[in-house]
Amino acid sequence: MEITQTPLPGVLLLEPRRFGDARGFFSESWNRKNLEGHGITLDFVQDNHSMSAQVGTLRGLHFQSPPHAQAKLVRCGRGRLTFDVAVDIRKGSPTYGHWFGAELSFENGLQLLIPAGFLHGFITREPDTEIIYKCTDYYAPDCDGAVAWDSCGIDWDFEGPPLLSEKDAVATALANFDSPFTWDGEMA
Ligand SMILES: Cc1cn([C@H]2C[C@H](O)[C@@H](COP(=O)(O)OP(=O)(O)O[C@H]3O[C@H](C)C(=O)[C@H](O)[C@H]3O)O2)c(=O)[nH]c1=O
Repeated sequence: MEITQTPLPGVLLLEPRRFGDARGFFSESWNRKNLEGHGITLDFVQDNHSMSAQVGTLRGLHFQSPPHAQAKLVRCGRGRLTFDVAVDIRKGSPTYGHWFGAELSFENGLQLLIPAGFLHGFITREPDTEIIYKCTDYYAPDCDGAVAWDSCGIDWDFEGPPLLSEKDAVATALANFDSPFTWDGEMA
């Protein structure tokens, strides 16, 4: 497992090893020991899987507020996400409002680790793109929140309007958003 730091402390890019042979490949998509060796312990309790049929489907920018904040480990099962994006929304964080995006695809097998206190969103670049991600807390609709996809200065590099859910089309702009997260002075 290759682990790469990103400009956002706590947001990591992971590359599990793929064992290729004449049949295809095998890969351990998650092994708790890989991150524990780096001092990171994550107790995932829920796996999510979504499929977006249309190119340019944009889901985000979402979070769950405390006490049900979620860290997420995101990968692309089929197709291509560019980008999968994390935005720091921890009040007092030196990187508050900063974003990082990575291309996640079936081809590259990359995974993005997004700590609690960050927004998550993505846009798809191929039809029928599937995203699979692990979460450290259960779905809590009352804690579900969204920030407008076009209010964080993210360069989505996409021509034309994305396909949005009704919820995402009316989400609050970051400038008007009162984050429920506070930076604790530590790495995420
Ligand atoms: C997130 C979630 C949703 N649902 C139900 C609620 C709705 O009836 C339906 C679709 O939910 P939503 O439109 O919020 O799905 P997405 O727009 O893909 O939202 C997700 O996309 C972004 C990128 C995320 O990181 C979050 O996990 C999540 O917010 O699934 C559940 O039953 N359990 C869940 O954990």
